[in-house]
Amino acid sequence: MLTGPVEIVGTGLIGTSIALACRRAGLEVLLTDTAPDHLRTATGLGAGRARTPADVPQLVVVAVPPDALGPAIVAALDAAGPDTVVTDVGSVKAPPLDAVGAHPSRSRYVGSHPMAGTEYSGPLTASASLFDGRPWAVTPGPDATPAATRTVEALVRLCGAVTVRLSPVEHDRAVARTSHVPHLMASLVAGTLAAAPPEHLALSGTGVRDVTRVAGGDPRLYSQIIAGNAAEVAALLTEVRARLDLVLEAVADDDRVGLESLLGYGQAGTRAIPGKHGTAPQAMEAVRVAVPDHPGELARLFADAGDSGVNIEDVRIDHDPGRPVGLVELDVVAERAEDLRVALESKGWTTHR
Ligand SMILES: NC(=O)c1ccc[n+]([C@@H]2O[C@H](COP(=O)([O-])OP(=O)(O)OC[C@H]3O[C@@H](n4cnc5c(N)ncnc54)[C@H](O)[C@@H]3O)[C@@H](O)[C@H]2O)c1
Ligand SMILES: O=C(O)C(=O)C[C@]1(C(=O)O)C=C[C@@H](O)C=C1
Repeated sequence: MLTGPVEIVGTGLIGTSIALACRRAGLEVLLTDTAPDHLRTATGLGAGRARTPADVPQLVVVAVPPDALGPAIVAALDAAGPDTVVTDVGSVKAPPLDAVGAHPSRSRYVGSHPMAGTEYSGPLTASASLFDGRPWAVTPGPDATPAATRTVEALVRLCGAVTVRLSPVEHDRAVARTSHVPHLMASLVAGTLAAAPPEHLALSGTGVRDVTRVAGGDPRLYSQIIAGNAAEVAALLTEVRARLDLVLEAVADDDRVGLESLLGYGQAGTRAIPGKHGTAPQAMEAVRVAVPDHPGELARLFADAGDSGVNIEDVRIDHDPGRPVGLVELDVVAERAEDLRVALESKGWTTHR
């Protein structure tokens, strides 16, 4: 059971979000950061108070950049009380376990990794609800005690996330596929836009935004993440390169059958991604609604959508160039999309079919 205090080392996006989720649950939170302005900001947001040497946390969560994780975890194990559990939230799990090595308190260290984040950094972008319904890997090493693992899993539940238990090695193989290579692909595509003529960029719709969003993340952070998982990332990139060569050949040869097969393989990949809360994948459909650019209109749309009883899984907002309206896309389970359209139209909204 998690009763606190919980110490957060690194009050950036992830650390402060965990701190806010712990405060929301009424736990005492102690904060540490090498950047005094981050510590001040996190404290000001109500994420907790600065740790003092007399404090003895029940759980320490290390949320510093990947290259700083090893020493910070070891320092937390050295400084903690005899029963304090230490976890970290780093995006790669084998290197921090290696850093703990043969530490005499290694049985109290259990690595973890929330599969939630944004392309922003720092405490000001934190949110207590960042982890709601998201997977959170828990990766005990061979010497971790079951009690330490249970404490970390209690943190995952408290943050509203869903535990996925994996070995550190299997985790790193998995995130090369679900996070690191997708990030690199997004960066390559986004890079073609960096020096593009403005008249090309004027044609940016939701498609290019969907494909490139994560590339907005801090290059210093992602270069550390990718370097920490180099072997797994390189193996998958080699597969992708082989497919890219096939795409080039199919395009050059006007090979429609080959192209269709490559695109179909990609479509199958999108369908393999599980739904929220780790449920089986469900076909989604976007309901497109024109929303006047006036204050209060979005709130009215969400209220009307709520009255329809159809659950909204995701939302995107785009602007209709040259018109004072926004285009809002509400992602819902495909079989309920028509119900939502009819309900919204009955309240005077214009939907795009
Ligand atoms: N950004 C994401 O989407 C995401 C998601 C899941 C996990 N992670 C992992 O979480 C960790 C933190 O990422 P973030 O996005 O919150 O970064 P961030 O830059 O927002 O925050 C990192 C914080 O750590 C502090 N810090 C740096 N070195 C420190 C040290 N030695 N001791 C104490 N504080 C120190 C920094 O001042 C900063 O406040 C990383 O290891 C990252 O791989 C990130
Ligand atoms: O949604 C985002 O913006 C993220 O970048 C989140 C994301 C991911 O790839 O899913 C990024 C890196 C982290 O290690 C975990 C989560």
